[in-house]
Amino acid sequence: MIVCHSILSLRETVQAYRKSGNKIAFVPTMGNLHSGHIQLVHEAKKVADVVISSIFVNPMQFGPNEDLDAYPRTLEADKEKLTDAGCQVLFAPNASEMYPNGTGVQTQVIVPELTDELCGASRPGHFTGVSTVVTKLFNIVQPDIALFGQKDFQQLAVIRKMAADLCMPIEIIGISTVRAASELALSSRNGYLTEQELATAPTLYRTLVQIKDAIEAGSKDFDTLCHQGNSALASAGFKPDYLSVRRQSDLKHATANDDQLVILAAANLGSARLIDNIAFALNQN
Ligand SMILES: Nc1ncnc2c1ncn2[C@@H]1O[C@H](COP(=O)(O)OP(=O)(O)OP(=O)(O)O)[C@@H](O)[C@H]1O
Ligand SMILES: CC(C)(CO)[C@@H](O)C(=O)[O-]
Ligand code: BAL
Repeated sequence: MIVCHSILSLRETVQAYRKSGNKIAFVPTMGNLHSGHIQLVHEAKKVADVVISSIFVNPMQFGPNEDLDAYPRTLEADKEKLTDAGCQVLFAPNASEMYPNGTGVQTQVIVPELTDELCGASRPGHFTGVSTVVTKLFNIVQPDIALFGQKDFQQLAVIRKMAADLCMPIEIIGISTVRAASELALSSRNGYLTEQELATAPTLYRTLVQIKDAIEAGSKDFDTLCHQGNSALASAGFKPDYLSVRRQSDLKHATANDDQLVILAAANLGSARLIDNIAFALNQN
């Protein structure tokens, strides 16, 4: 695997692949790779000739009291995993390569509407940091295809809207969430959990499944279901942030007439902020 730390060397590497007519797929990450990330690389290999991944812990998407400094950085182990998965190129810039003048004066990409609620409400500026860095990464790599996980459902929606609104010639593909045997969604931040918290963490997904089951059984009182879900999470030891039934298309609050639904949740457990979701179609017959 070719490892590039500078934008210039990445551009030269991509140009050589392009000259040979290769289709390029891109998998952006923040590193500390697990099987969820590797699944994105496997899926990328199915749809392109060359897979480029990036590892960059983007300071612009972290709030002042968030875990930027604590975020796990495991570059050597990550390189091995990417090589084993058949990734051909890794772009691993440092912050001054990506933001030579600092993040304060960086031109921003702001995606309206989708970013005000859910994670956007509790992490102000987060999605502007994400859409700005993803735009920069897209301009640097210039892939044909980019793959993102559905675990970060709102992020995927933001990136789809950004790519469409800004006419980016890149196909965005969403990949199903990879889970542990306990059904806990794999996430780098699971590494912050103690053994006891790890045993509690699957309750987040189980709560989503219970709400989905109730909706499929005919309940339309989404507010009460979410209220009960939050109480169950709090009893299990979580500090719930949000739990909400939304429309898949625009993440607006779902009504009784909607049938393409997604239930999204975020909750703190110990020092980890966990997110998860479950998307499903209601049979309205
Ligand atoms: N369990 C998973 N299954 C599928 N894709 C995933 C999973 N976890 C993360 N991804 C995807 O991998 C890409 C990189 O995500 P990131 O590096 O932030 O990993 P993460 O484990 O989600 O970290 P964090 O704990 O910070 O949320 C994103 O597109 C994300 O949606
Ligand atoms: C898309 C991303 C790599 C942008 O920093 C990050 O938000 C992530 O890992 O999901
Ligand atoms: N996987 C989303 C990146 C973040 O939480 O900052």
